[in-house]
Amino acid sequence: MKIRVGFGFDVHELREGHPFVLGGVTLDHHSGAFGHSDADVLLHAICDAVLGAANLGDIGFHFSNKDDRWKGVSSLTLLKKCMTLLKEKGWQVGNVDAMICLEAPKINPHAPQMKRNIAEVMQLSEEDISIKATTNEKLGFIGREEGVVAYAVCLIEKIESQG
Ligand SMILES: Nc1ccn([C@@H]2O[C@H](COP(=O)(O)O)[C@@H](O)[C@H]2O)c(=O)n1
Ligand SMILES: C[C@@]1(CO)OP(=O)(O)OP(=O)(O)OC[C@H]1O
Repeated sequence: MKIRVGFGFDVHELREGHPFVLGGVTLDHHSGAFGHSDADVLLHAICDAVLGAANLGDIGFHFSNKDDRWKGVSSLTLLKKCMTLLKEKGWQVGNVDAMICLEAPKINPHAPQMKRNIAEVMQLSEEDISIKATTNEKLGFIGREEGVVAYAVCLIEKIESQG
């Protein structure tokens, strides 16, 4: 079976009093990620990993931050569209592994719901979605809680044609 890998990265600014959407979960926190969409940094990294694996460009190429259609959009919708593009090119996802770099709040209690959200949109088993987190040991812009970063890798498999 033909396989490929893709890599994604994203960063968003954290603003006081702003909603914080991560992995399709709204976190109860004093600050949140700011962007043109819902600024879900985890889903953006996964979108770029999916697109990159199939050499389909990047998230900004498909969903420009100058386009009002994507203003405030749920990134679950963007991920679903990335999955459609992937399938149209004859690929399916094997698994996703992601890392969130964030000083606070703790991600681990929310990881199961994030996995459920992502698995549903990607039509995968939750077992195929890994979400991990680390602080930045109070160093740099992440350490000062000015921003949040996510990285993701995605393995894709060529869909074998039948008959
Ligand atoms: N926002 C975060 C950051 C970390 N975690 C979990 O805590 C563990 C220890 O983090 P360190 O940065 O101190 O090494 C980490 O391995 C995660 O399990 C978290 O849930 N949310
Ligand atoms: C998602 C898009 C489009 O709404 O905007 P942002 O929410 O600002 O996020 P970014 O990670 O900068 O990716 C670019 C755009 O695709």
